[in-house]
Amino acid sequence: MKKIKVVVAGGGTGGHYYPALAVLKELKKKNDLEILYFVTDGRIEEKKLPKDIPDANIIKINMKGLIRPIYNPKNIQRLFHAYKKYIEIKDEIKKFSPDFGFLTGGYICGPVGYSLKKLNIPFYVHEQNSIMGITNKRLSKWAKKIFTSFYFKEFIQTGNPVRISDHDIKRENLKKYGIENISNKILLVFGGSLGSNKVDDIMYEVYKKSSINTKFIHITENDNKFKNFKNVFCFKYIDELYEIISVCDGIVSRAGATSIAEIKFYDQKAILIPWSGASENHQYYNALELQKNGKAIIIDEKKPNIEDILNFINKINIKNINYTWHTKKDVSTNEIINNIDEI
Ligand SMILES: CC(=O)N[C@H]1[C@@H](OP(=O)(O)OP(=O)(O)OC[C@H]2O[C@@H](n3ccc(=O)[nH]c3=O)[C@H](O)[C@@H]2O)O[C@H](CO)[C@@H](O)[C@@H]1O
Repeated sequence: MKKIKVVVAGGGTGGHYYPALAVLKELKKKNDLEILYFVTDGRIEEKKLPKDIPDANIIKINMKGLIRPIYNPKNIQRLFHAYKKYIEIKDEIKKFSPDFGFLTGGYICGPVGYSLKKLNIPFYVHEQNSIMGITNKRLSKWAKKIFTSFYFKEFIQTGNPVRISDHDIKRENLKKYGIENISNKILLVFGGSLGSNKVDDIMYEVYKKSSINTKFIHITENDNKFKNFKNVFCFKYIDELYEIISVCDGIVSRAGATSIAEIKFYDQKAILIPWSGASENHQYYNALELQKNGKAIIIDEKKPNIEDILNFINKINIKNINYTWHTKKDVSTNEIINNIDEI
């Protein structure tokens, strides 16, 4: 096995962290991989990485992103702090001496990417969204290659890496989440990796009118709100969400790029509720392609049409109780790996 040393950053939210995880897990299969991962203190990658890749070297960085709009005076302090972190990060990377860097977005990638550039270490960036984020825009000037999920004229469109199960998944698996009758229609509802009060509010109205025979697995911190609905099964967070995405009948979600990639990969139908606060409205543009293919409808979170949601749910077909998702390789993950020159 080839010895490879990689510096990684990507996180703050699941949408940035999970693509990095998918690539690292695949890389580990065929290489003797040594990882140095810079995680943001208190964010998803700090919590999940020790379990997801127990032998990764982890360095916790305490920093915050810039406040939007960008001209907020507090940002001067934040930039100064980011500069101090950059010095610390650069020292650590120099000691580690990696072959390359792999960055998947989130503000922590700023100082990590800048350090890699200063040390003349090649690095690669993956952009998940249809509109490039501010940190990645900056890094794109220095990166060896930029990989994207959506089409950009100047970059390599690899698609968005998704986490896959190493085994087939049976619909029966849904019983694990409290659903006894898997011949019912079963939908998964979630609001990205951070949850969404707005999605919760909209779905509350849907649940009031939906059939008791339609079951919902709903990821939320507001589980109390739904306690009177016997057909709604609440969970705070489910690590292996793809175990549900792959075998349920449909999805209701925000339009984060990684969620959309999973919806596509697992060939699902979806009701997408883009977060209107996303920079340059990127969630709406992420959602457009799926809508064009007839696989999704887009719901405006500011004027949600509950009837449209109910109609879409009504039209969704129920999978056979013996349905099995046959696991397959993720093309996007492999495209990225094939495009990294140092491997
Ligand atoms: C608020 C915010 O900053 N949103 C951004 C963030 O979203 P966010 O982190 O919500 O990202 P996505 O919707 O793209 O992905 C969510 C990920 O979390 C996973 N998941 C979710 C819930 C759960 O219980 N278990 C679980 O594993 C999903 O399977 C998916 O892999 O990154 C995305 C990708 O750059 C962007 O498009 C979003 O605009």
